[in-house]
Amino acid sequence: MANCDNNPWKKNAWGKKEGEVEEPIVSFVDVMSEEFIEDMSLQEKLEDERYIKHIEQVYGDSSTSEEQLPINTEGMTDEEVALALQRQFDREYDVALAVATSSSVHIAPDRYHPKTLQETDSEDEDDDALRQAATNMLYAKLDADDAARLRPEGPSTSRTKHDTGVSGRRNADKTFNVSFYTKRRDRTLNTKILKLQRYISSSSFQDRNPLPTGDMVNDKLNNKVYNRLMAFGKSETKRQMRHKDKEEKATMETSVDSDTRLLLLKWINQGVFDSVNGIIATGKESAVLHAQNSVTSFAIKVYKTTLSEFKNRSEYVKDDFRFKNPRAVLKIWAEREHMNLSRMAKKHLPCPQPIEVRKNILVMSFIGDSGLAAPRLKNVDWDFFIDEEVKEVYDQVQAASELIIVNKKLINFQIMIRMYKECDLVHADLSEFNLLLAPGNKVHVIDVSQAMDLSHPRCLQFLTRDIHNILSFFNKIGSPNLPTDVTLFNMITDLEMVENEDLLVQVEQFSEENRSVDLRHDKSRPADMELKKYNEEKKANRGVSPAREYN
Ligand SMILES: Nc1ncnc2c1ncn2[C@@H]1O[C@H](COP(=O)(O)OP(=O)(O)OP(=O)(O)O)[C@@H](O)[C@H]1O
Repeated sequence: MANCDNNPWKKNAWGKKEGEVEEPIVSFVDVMSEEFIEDMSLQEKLEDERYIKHIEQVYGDSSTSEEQLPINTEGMTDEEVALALQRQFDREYDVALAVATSSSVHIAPDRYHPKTLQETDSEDEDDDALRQAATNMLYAKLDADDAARLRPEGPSTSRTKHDTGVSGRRNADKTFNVSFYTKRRDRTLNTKILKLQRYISSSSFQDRNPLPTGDMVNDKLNNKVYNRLMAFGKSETKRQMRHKDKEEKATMETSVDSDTRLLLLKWINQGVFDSVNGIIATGKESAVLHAQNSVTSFAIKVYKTTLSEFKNRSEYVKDDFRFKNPRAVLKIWAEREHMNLSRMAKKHLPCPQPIEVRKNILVMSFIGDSGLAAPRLKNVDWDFFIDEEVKEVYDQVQAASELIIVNKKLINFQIMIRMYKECDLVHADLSEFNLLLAPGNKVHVIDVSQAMDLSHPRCLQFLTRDIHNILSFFNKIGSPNLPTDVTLFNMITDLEMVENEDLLVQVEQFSEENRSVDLRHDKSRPADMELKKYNEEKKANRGVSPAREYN
């Protein structure tokens, strides 16, 4: 320690300054008096000035900056040095306080605050490298070398993956700079995320999503925004896939889906037909294609696989336990039409011959000539027909006008009557749209998918509607001597409805009073019977190409 004999602040072993005179005892009244306080303040001030003078003598001018202050510790105890520094601090604090109170700006001189090593958000040269390294380490499981790159050179700066700056940039990287990210992730990460990235980088996503605007280097995305973006990306991917799936699966107006094409190819390979030539017609529920082999032609009915077209069909199937699941219904319509055609073909009714059915596709014989489909009664130009011809056409639909020989059996072509009496079926959608006029003016009935068994509780109501459709059409085209609806109804059903009374009212009443009456001869459950017949037919045809049977 330096010589400090002249130092007036030197203390003795009892903690008192040498030569210091003990303070006189002061009464409480004196302590509380104003003169005493003023006196004390004066003394403190004098003492301070004395101290400052002493310091200036020993250390020079106190206004010297901290860096330039000659720390001459000679002659001072540690405590004195500390005290000197304390006073220096107090003075500067007073100055700071004076400035702070005179202005609205608060000054916090940073030399009094410990410097933190935490990174601010300011961009520096190392930012890109740091961002890339952080991303690499977090998502590509960096090796030790990469980890070293995480820290820029300089003072020990530590960052974690939770650092907002790092994670923000990482998020932006993942969202915008996909190519880099994908490359890194290829090695390790799960396919789900990869799919998402591929989707994001795909043009389809970019078309719909305003975000992938290129490599937005140095931008940040906070976690909340990033997570929402990713969730959106995922749901968008799913939506896209669903949409694509639907488009792929749905049978469109003018085309067939891939499943149908595959099945058609299979049938060509099996020799059912040689080629599929194109679309004959597109209906509300189906597209009908033309196919042929060297001997004959076929009509291929491809049911649409979208539900919307089938919504109006619920009235036909709501009482049938087989059709509870609407999706299943789509497949069943083709099978149902095949069953009904089988029933009718067995009785030699004039209808397409059923040939093959699979999923939503039905193959049947083609009604027409030289690849030209027979026109629907609706589309025939009846002006070219004389009355007898029109009458003859009508009779085919309803009455016994013509007998022809099929397989050495006498067959008469009364579609409505024989459908009911011999096949136990009511067409339920009979009209000029579902009757084709084949060469030789032979009427054929088509579109029997909704035709119902006589056990259906509302079959008589549907029959009444069919009768009205047919009579009003032939009435319109001038067919002579048409029966009344009641007459035709009684002819078909052998029931005895009263003439000159509303047929539908009578039918409703009859149905109400005879709920338990089964109009069919076979009293077994209709669905069971259909299935039984269908299975018998399949069994009979097993091993034989159905096409051969009908050729
Ligand atoms: N076996 C066939 N031979 C020739 N043409 C046919 C045959 N089957 C159907 N067509 C033609 O295809 C069209 C549509 O057939 P169909 O009526 O069975 O389908 P749909 O979808 O039920 O039509 P819609 O309910 O709109 O009348 C018919 O109007 C007919 O022109």
